[in-house]
Amino acid sequence: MQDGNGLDHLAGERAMAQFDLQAMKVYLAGGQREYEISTKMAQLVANDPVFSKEDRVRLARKDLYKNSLRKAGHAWKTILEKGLSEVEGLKLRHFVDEPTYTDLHWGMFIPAIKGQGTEEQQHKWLPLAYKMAIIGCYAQTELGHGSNVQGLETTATFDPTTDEFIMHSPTVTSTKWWPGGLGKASTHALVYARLITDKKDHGIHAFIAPIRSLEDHTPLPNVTVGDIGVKFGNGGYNTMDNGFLRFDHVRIPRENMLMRLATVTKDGKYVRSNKPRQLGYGAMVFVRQGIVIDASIYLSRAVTIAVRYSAVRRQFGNKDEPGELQVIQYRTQQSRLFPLLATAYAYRAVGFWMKSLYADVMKRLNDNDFSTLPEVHACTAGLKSITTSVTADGIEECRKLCGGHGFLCASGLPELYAAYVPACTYEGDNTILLLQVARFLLKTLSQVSKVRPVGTAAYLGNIKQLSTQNCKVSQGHDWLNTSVLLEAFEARSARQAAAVALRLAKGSGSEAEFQENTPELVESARAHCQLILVSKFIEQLQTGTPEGIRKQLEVLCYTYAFSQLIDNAGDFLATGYVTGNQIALAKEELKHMFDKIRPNAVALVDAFDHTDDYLGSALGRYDGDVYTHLYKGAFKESLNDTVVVDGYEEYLKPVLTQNLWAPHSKL
Ligand SMILES: CCCCCCCC/C=C\CCCCCCCCCCCCC/C=C/C(=O)SCCNC(=O)CCNC(=O)[C@H](O)C(C)(C)COP(=O)(O)OP(=O)(O)OC[C@H]1O[C@@H](n2cnc3c(N)ncnc32)[C@H](O)[C@@H]1OP(=O)(O)O
Ligand SMILES: Cc1cc2nc3c(=O)[nH]c(=O)nc-3n(C[C@H](O)[C@H](O)[C@H](O)COP(=O)(O)OP(=O)(O)OC[C@H]3O[C@@H](n4cnc5c(N)ncnc54)[C@H](O)[C@@H]3O)c2cc1C
Repeated sequence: MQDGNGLDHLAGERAMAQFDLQAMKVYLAGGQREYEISTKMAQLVANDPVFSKEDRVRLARKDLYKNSLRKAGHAWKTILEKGLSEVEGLKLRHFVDEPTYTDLHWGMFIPAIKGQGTEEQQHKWLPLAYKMAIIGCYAQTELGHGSNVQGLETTATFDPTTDEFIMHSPTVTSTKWWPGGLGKASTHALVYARLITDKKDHGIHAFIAPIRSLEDHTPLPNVTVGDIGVKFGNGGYNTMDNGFLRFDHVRIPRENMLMRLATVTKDGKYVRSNKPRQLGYGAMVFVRQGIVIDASIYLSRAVTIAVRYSAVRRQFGNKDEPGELQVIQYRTQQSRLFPLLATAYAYRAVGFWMKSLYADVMKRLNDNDFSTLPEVHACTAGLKSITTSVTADGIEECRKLCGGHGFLCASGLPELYAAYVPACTYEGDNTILLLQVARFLLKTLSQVSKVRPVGTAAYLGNIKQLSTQNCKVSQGHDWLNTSVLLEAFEARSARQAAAVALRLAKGSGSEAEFQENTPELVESARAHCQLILVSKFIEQLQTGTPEGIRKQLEVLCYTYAFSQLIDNAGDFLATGYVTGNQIALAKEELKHMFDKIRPNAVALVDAFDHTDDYLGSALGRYDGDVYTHLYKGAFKESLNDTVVVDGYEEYLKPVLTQNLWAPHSKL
């Protein structure tokens, strides 16, 4: 079958690129070694039929889940047989590309034991977990409480007569609800419960509770456990067994309480360590930092599909050019698509920085230096919130950018969205997390005269200057200066934070007043996070990006910053730092950036190096042969298994032949 569009268009697109594609691929992978591992693992997964993603959206839940178990088991076997390193294993998981119980085992159960277990406890549990002789999940959220961790109701009551904790779910709302891997796969749960000794409630602590037999996988006595049900979308997050769990006075040994932060002695004495209790939230900080780079990956997948398709798709034309125009030529398409492309690059840069931030705080914590913990918490919480919200919306925007075909599962976009959108809720609801950032900003501002803010909050030390000086841009190209841009984001954020802080300071300090101001607090937290994103993208650019890609990265960086400035023009204007005319000048500069991106757009998404197997999209294929594959794909639809549809005899034929409604019809 002939395809009149695809192949030629993408070849022509690629020929226009003005940068070193290979260098960009290596940059985006995080280095040469990472690039090589990534390429090797992508091929390994694509060439192994067990990992096929074909038909995922058509499978019934039971089959989907069983297939996911098969893939996870096969992945683990492959890792062991090939002796893959941890980095290779992680990449393999990445390309298998479906949420499954191993994510929670490796991503939360193990990190929580590392962070909260004593050395002795780590020696006991980690070897079992590393060889997957036990499978663990992270059972924090309950039916009644998720965000409010202090409100959890599950109890762990110490019984000194037997040296055990009695795990109990006293109410319906205390049922553990949501933990991934809990529903069907886990043998153990890391349970967050209220510790009670001698009738005294010491608040939330972590316990390792065996929940299924290691012999036959049946639930242990007095444990009720299962899957919570089908979730949003076909495929998507339904490969995961999010579960429920109830305990009816289940006894576990005293040693199963993770005791690095607090201890219960044999005689029932509760002893707190001098470490901050927030270390109990460490597993969440770990996952939140990783979510930023994941956001870049998910967004880059959607953008790859939308950019390639926009270069293939033609609609209308104009009298100046022969034939129809590629839809990527339309300014409106560019103004919706290119900022998302730039955002995917921005999140990659910031994700790299987050890794180093996390490594730094872990080193400090090991040396009992807790000084940067509040800032790291604010960064991870805030950036998790912003990047997941923007990415989820961005995937949906890319679907719309692909017109009608974007709505087909064959585009890969509906499933991508369904798999991604819960990221706005898990690991902390995005609004709750922004409120955490706002509290951090308020605290920083309240101490600014005594304690000089550091790290991402350092600019608040210049609050006086940022509150009084206004933007000096008078011509479009004045904006092409990273210091000018940075100052604009700093001034806007500082002014928004100061305004709400001042309003609160003038009040009585009541919780009601705080609540009244939460919309402004959330806006100021968002402004602070947008500043971090812009500043870290700029910082990455300035620290040794290879010559062959620097110019393109600069263009993407300006595109990102200008689009943020324009999307939030209301806030910038309201602070009084910029004028309407300055915003208009930035708009013009943004259009110039679009012109610079346009010839490079396809190569810029090629640089993400997503294989066709990983993208799983007829629209985003590397060869651009969209229409042939959409057409061929229709023949895989189960409704087309027979030429005459099942149900014809019972339901269609009577309608067609008996003329059931005719006697009553007035037509
Ligand atoms: C395919 C097969 C492959 C097989 C291959 C196998 C091998 C391969 C190898 C590996 C593969 C796997 C790799 C894994 C990848 C990893 C991916 C992981 C996937 C994740 C999937 C996600 C699943 C989802 C999980 C969850 O959702 S878990 C539950 C999350 N819950 C929340 O986030 C709850 C949100 N609520 C809170 O965080 C808190 O309750 C609160 C809102 C912060 C309020 O807490 P509270 O105690 O009431 O505090 P406050 O009084 O407000 O604040 C006190 C104080 O503490 C500070 N604070 C708060 N939080 C923190 C923190 N986290 N850190 C530090 N500090 C914190 C806060 O600022 C206050 O400070 P001040 O007192 O100074 O003001
Ligand atoms: C796919 C998925 C996987 C998950 N995996 C796990 C897991 O493995 N382990 C685990 O323990 N949990 C898991 N969770 C649970 C998840 O962490 C919680 O759902 C999340 O923390 C949000 O809590 P919530 O459901 O209680 O939302 P709620 O807090 O009830 O939020 C409902 C609404 O109320 C608003 N709201 C709540 N409190 C406030 C406030 N103080 N101020 C302003 N607005 C407020 C929120 O912004 C939101 O709009 C998972 C959830 C999902 C969807």
